[in-house]
Amino acid sequence: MSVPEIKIENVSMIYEASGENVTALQNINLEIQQGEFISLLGPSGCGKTTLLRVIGDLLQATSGQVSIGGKTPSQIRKEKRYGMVFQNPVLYDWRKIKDNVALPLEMMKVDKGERERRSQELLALVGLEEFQNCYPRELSGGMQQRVSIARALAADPEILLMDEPFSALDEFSREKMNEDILQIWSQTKKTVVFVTHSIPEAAFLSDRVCVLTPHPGKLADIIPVPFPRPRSRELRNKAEFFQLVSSIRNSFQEGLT
Ligand SMILES: Nc1ncnc2c1ncn2[C@@H]1O[C@H](COP(=O)(O)OP(=O)(O)OP(=O)(O)O)[C@@H](O)[C@H]1O
Repeated sequence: MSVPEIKIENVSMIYEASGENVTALQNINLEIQQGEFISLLGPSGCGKTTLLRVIGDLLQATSGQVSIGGKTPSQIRKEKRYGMVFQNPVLYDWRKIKDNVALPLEMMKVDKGERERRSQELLALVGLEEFQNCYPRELSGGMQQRVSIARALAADPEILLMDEPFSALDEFSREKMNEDILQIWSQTKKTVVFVTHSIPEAAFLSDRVCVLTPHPGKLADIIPVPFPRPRSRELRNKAEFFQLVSSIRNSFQEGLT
């Protein structure tokens, strides 16, 4: 059996807001394998972002622990082994696309030639090579999100943490991005933790879907996705896809009762 890359043990997170305690996560246990594509799925407020942030060392859990190949999230972050993509692309308007992508390399003091080479390679990977000299405002929302994916990959991290990266996109762009992210993933072989509240998106992308239910945020179920890879858009029209979507939906209802 392979060794899990990310090990989440008894993680709980309690926020204090206006004098009240909010249990955002309660005793979460989860192991994520190297190279796995895993989704954290659930309705608003079930703790998906909190869990992603705990994994990525942006938040300290109230109790429990996360280890990544035996190291703490803080060590992994210092070693720049996380790439992060958020709901909004957060690009610098005054920097060209290629310079936005190269930013993490600039911070790592990688020399200019190497930065340009890597930035071009990544822009080709996300299908934006010809836009490298454009500014963010000249790109659509979907294209901007591609830039932020390229930037997240710049330092060649092992783990990609994605927080509802496509939820601001229209349905057509979102489906296209779903297909493209699978292709990028198969080429780069990253471990992906992907937050979403879309059941079809989680079913289409993932190896396993982690169903979270709110108040308190609990891991209600972990559902393996049996569809072979590579997956293409035709999968979405298949009876077995509808069946899986419906069984994931039912697991929510069971988790909520
Ligand atoms: N900084 C904070 N202070 C207090 N409570 C918080 C804080 N951040 C999150 N919470 C609460 O913790 C719970 C989980 O929030 P979280 O953002 O992790 O959920 P989510 O599933 O990602 O939601 P969404 O899909 O809306 O982004 C919610 O009840 C939220 O109100």
